[in-house]
Amino acid sequence: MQIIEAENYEDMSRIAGQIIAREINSKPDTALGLATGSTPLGLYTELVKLYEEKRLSFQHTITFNLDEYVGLPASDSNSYHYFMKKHFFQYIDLKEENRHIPNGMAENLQEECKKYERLIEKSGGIDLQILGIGGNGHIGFNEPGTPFSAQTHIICLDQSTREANARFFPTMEQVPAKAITVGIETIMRSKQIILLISGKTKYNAYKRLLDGEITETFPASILHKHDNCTVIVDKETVC
Ligand SMILES: O=P(O)(O)OC[C@H]1O[C@](O)(CO)[C@@H](O)[C@@H]1O
Repeated sequence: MQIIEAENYEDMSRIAGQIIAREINSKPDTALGLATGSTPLGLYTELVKLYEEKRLSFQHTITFNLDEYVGLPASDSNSYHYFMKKHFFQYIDLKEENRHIPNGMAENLQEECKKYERLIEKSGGIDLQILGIGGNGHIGFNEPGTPFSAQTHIICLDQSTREANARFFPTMEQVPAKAITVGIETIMRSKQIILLISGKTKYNAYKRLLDGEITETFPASILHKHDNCTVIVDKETVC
């Protein structure tokens, strides 16, 4: 696991943007794994900037988002479908048919998980996966206790995750209890992984990651076993 200490949030986002641009410029049909949450927002701004400066095109790129809440339609402003369009997709030339996000409204959620997993496989797997980290060590929405062998599945969100994400919802009760998430095994099959860590609230998670113990009670710890994983952490987290 390689660790890059960025000066600040902007620097973290810029470094990640450069790695992604390099990857897409050398392999235009890159399968990119995308994350939501506050952490990657700066990265999306950076990628849009590179696109507008004509230094990057997503014309042949295919994307797979990590997760989506169960029960929220794409039109809901708290869905990850809505998030991706608002913060990234509307500004770039990524074809609509190449954008993939699990459907949290699917009638048969188990079938939706299998279908999503098959889609990733059919594309040849994720080339470059972007990850954020939850305060409890979750990656995607793989909460502590999720088997490392899990593929795309339905997860009951931890109370701490629901509380952390409550800032986006009018009331705590409206924070969904379940989500579809790409599994840890699927994430680990990605050829390259970039984990972004930003802010004081992630200090404990970062410290535990550095401890190095690999345990299902701290999902991000599995990343120590990946042979091409870069952690980009900002100074605010470290200090
Ligand atoms: O970046 P945030 O908002 O702290 O969220 C942490 C993680 O939790 C999630 O929102 C759950 O998927 C991730 O997208 C994110 O990486």
